[in-house]
Amino acid sequence: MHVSVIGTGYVGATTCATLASMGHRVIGVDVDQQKVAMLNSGRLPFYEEGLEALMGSLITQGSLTFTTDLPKAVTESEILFLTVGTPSQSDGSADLSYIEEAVRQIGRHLDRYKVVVSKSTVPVGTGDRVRAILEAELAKRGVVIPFDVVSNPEFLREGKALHDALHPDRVVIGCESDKARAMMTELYQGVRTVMLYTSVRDAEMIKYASNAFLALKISFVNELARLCEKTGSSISKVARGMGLDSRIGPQFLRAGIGYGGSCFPKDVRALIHLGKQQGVPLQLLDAVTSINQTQAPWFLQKVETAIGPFSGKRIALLGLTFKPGTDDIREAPALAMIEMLQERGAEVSAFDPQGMEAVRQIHPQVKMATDAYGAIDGADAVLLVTEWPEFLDLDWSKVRKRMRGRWILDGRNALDGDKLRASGFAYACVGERRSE
Ligand SMILES: NC(=O)C1=CN([C@@H]2O[C@H](COP(=O)(O)OP(=O)(O)OC[C@H]3O[C@@H](n4cnc5c(N)ncnc54)[C@H](O)[C@@H]3O)[C@@H](O)[C@H]2O)C=CC1
Ligand SMILES: O=C(O)[C@H]1O[C@H](OP(=O)(O)OP(=O)(O)OC[C@H]2O[C@@H](n3ccc(=O)[nH]c3=O)[C@H](O)[C@@H]2O)[C@H](O)[C@@H](O)[C@@H]1O
Repeated sequence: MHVSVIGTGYVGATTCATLASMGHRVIGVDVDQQKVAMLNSGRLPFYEEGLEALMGSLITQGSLTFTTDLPKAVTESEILFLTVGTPSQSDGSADLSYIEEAVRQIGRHLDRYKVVVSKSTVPVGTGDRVRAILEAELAKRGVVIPFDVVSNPEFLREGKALHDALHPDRVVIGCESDKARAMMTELYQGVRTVMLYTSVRDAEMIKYASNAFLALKISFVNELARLCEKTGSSISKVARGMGLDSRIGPQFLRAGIGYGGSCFPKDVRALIHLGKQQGVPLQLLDAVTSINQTQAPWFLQKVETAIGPFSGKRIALLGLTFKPGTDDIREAPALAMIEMLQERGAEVSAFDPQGMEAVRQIHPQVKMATDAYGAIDGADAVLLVTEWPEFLDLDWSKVRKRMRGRWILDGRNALDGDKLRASGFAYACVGERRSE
């Protein structure tokens, strides 16, 4: 089938590559000329394992191209995906201006029946708004052209984008016309998974509900971790015991310094805003947010209790991105931690395999090292902020020699505490009373 994907960020670029690899002819459209030039030369503007190689081969085969020419892309496609950003506004609501602008553009150039699909995460009711904008644009042109609006939310995780897009747990298609349903079914026929057909409003809500529930699981274990430290229990063992119950499941129960990224924080805020708008306050999600916002400060308090006042201390951060496998630092807990450490007089050094360039723009005072050992040099304490695999396997005797102090504080419960203690370190993680 002939498909255009409007917006070539994380989701758009991944959607382009996965649809083209299923045999469709795909045009990726973006307003950013530099991004389009880069993509056309086979290079990704962000880091995502495996994606650049796949994209390169699809471009060479001719099944994938990128352009800024939206009118041409509209004319040449049967299905138009919207994958533009929907960032938070100051009141927490989703900013739909990128969606609206892209839809207006589509309306100006629609020439025959097409399906307009939102893959961006958008509040319930946006499908109706998309329909209204298209109708208004067609009315301005004085033409009647049929179209359908579909909601097909994306559930991929950064760092595992390609795998998740090629092997999704489910494909949700919110649509209210047989023709659009048949086209979406044909589009996804290469994917072996559950196809869930719903109304547009159900699909829009499924996306927010899924992200909010995952965020809730994380805040639940993080709050419980704080209690475990008082009761002498270990949150990792408690989470393991809980997760063995198939009704609970083991995933997203890893305690740490809180969730970050471009989606959980913003989507929870947008759902809370929608609740307020509808007169249904979502109290549970208010608590999820407040636990998350206080988790990194709570962890730093623990660090200060261990090593004494931060003033004049050298703190090394291992990891800056909101999770391993990505260069994305949007709402990464590291950013708030750097701010708090610097405010309290600490000198911060850091190393991250992918995130240093972006953090340097925001926090130029952080001393960025060329490797983990460089960041650790002379440190009073080392904080594991992002559990990149290379940090789990450091030469700890080398680390011990290069540090000034002996504290390792594991913000991701990812290191082997017993091994570190045996190597002469003082070690503390999240949700365990025992330290040193
Ligand atoms: N990043 C992720 O892991 C996931 C994101 N989502 C959702 O997908 C949507 C997109 O997210 P990202 O890919 O992270 O965003 P992004 O910010 O990485 O990319 C958005 C792209 O859209 C382009 N754009 C903006 N207006 C445009 C227009 N009128 N025409 C053409 N291009 C335009 C921008 O230049 C940018 O390249 C959001 O709603 C997000 O919540 C959903 C699942 C996963
Ligand atoms: O809508 C989105 O954008 C995406 O948001 C998340 O994906 P992502 O943000 O890429 O990453 P996750 O792996 O979900 O991690 C999010 C944050 O939660 C944290 N986390 C995750 C799991 C856990 O047990 N504990 C925990 O603290 C991670 O460190 C990270 O900061 C969802 O997992 C995807 O399904 C969804 O499509």
